Formats: sequence, structure tokens, C-alpha cells
Amino acid sequence: MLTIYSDDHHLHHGKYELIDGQLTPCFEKPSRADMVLARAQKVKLGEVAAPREFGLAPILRVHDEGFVHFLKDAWTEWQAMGRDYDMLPFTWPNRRLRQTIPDCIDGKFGYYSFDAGVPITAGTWQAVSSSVNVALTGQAELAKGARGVFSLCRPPGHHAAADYMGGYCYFNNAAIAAQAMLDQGASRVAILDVDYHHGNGTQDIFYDRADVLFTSIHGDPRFEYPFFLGYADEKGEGVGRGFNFNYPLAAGSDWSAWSLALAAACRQIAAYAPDALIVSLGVDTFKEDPISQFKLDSPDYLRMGEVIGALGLQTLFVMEGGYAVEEIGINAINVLQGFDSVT
Ligand SMILES: NCCCNCCCCCC(O)(O)C(F)(F)F
Ligand SMILES: [Zn+2]
Repeated sequence: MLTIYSDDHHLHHGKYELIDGQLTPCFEKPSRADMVLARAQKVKLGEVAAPREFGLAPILRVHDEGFVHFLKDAWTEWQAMGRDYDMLPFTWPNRRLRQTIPDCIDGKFGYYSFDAGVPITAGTWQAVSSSVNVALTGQAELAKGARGVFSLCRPPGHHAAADYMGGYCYFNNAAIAAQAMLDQGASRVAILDVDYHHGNGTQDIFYDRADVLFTSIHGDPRFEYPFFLGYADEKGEGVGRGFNFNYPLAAGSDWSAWSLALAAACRQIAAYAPDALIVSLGVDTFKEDPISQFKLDSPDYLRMGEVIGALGLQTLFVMEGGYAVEEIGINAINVLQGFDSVT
């Protein structure tokens, strides 16, 4: 399988995030992507190609213009205030507060984010732009007829909605790739989000649409981040009703429970008969993941890839989460090798 990868992700390395009331070194760090790349090369998964440049147009097909320009100019504005350390948001327009965009950068940052898990640094813009180009280059390769392509994206994207970032995500790489497929003539695209956390951003972007089917298996939002989306009763709205399927699972879920949800999601995807499938590939479902509560083991990722491969769909894998850095490469690449093993 072809892998699309850029070293530009190293330009984004936030220092701290707030976990359990403590400022903690960021779990979303450069070594994550380095380990996945190393594993792909070690097992000779296939060629590794650099991304092509696609510019702002495909990003603006999904994200709000004000949001994009805030992110583009944020670091310059922050530096102009004499601040040379990471930007972090700290206040958000909750219920019954004005949804008016302030002039002050702290107010703008809060308007365009939903949590403090999105440090902005000098290199963040370049890194997130590159991550989008990695996803779009993968999509372009798939459009040429490849059965499967791996876009090794970093930073991840599935928590980012049209006009807010959060949870280590800035631009929604998978959503941007899905929209590009539709813009190039696809009628229907299915997204399968296997990350431990619900892809609230991806769901939100396509919630009122029938041309993208969103399915997600994740930690139950009653106890797990992102808490405020991801319930099973969220089925889509308007013409999008019936094109959103959430499979929240209890803490401690292992392959036996998880694979039943995968089978259910795959039944929906097969019935939808999409032109292509995008997998938001997070492997924080792993039993040793430091911030997650599922119990999948490394061999389970081979089986996950086989089940996805059995759908017989052209598939773009877009890297999302996974924080057990020693095993992230084995687990992510196992999915791709499992997929490739299905002829
Ligand atoms: N007590 C643990 C608090 C963790 N709070 C933030 C979790 C963010 C998860 C990000 C991700 O793994 O879903 C992505 F794929 F986007 F990277
Ligand atoms: Zn996650």
C-alpha cells in the first residue's frame, strides 16, 4: 500500500495540555508519526510519497473562511503581542453567551475552538496545511484507481468542525478528502471512524447531508471525551437523517465487543454502496493507550483491516489518534496489512 507522508509534521509540537487538572506534556507529539512511518518502512508496506500542494481551496470547501484565516494569521498576531510561547485558548462562548467574534486574539481563539487541546505554535500552520495535503494526495492516488492508500496525517483532524478546532485537531483531513471525492464526481462517500474518540467534527460537517455516510465506534460520551456528541440516537438531520451511525461502547471494551460494532457499521456501509470509503484510523483503542479505556490488542488490528478489506471498496486510510508510541506503528500498520491481505 502507498503511504503519503511529510516531515512538515515536526513543525508542530505543542508543549502542554490540561489533563486531570494538570498541565501535562502533549500526548500528540511528533514521535507518533515517526514510529508509524518507521513501521511502514520496516514491513515494506509499499512506496512512501511526499504530498502535493493543493492550496486553500479544498480546505475552504469544508472550513469557514474566518476560521481558516484566524488559524493562518494567529501566530503572527500572537507574536506581535510579544508572546513567543505556545498559544492556548482558555474561554469559550457557552450557552446564552454572544456568538460574536471579538477583536482580541484570546476571544477569537475561544470562538474558533471547543477545548484547550489545540496549542498553536510557530510551525502549526505549515504542519496542518501539510497534513491536509497528505490527505488530498492520498485521495488523488485513490482516484487513479488504487485499492487502498495510507495518508499518514499529523496533526489529526476528526474533532475539527467547519468553524472550530479542538482535541489536537485543526483542519479535518478526512472531511476535506471526502469533499474532494464528491467535487471530483463521486455520488456517495462513506467514512468509518475507528479512533477511540468520537469524530464529533466529521459528524458535524456532514450531519445534514446524505452524500456522506458517517459511522463511528468510540468510547461512550457519557464518560469519555468529547462528551458532548457521539450518542447512538444521533442519526443525522434533514436529508441527512439515516446517514449517521454512532456505536458508543463501554470502558474496557475488547475485540469481542468492538468487532460487533464494526460488523454493524460495515453492514451500514455496504448497504450505502459508496463510491469510496475513508477510514479515520486512530489506534488509541489499544489496551496500553495512556489516555483511553478500550482493550484491543495488536493482532486485533490485523483482523480490523481484514474486515474493512472485505467490504471491497477503494479505501483511503487517514491517520488520527494513538498515544502508546512504542506500539502505534505496529497497530496502525497491522490494519493496513490486514486490509492488503484481502484480495
Ligand atoms: N483524560 C484524557 C483527556 C484527553 N482529552 C483530549 C483527547 C483528544 C483525542 C484526540 C484524538 O485521539 O481523538 C485524535 F484522533 F483527534 F487525535
Ligand atoms: Zn482519539
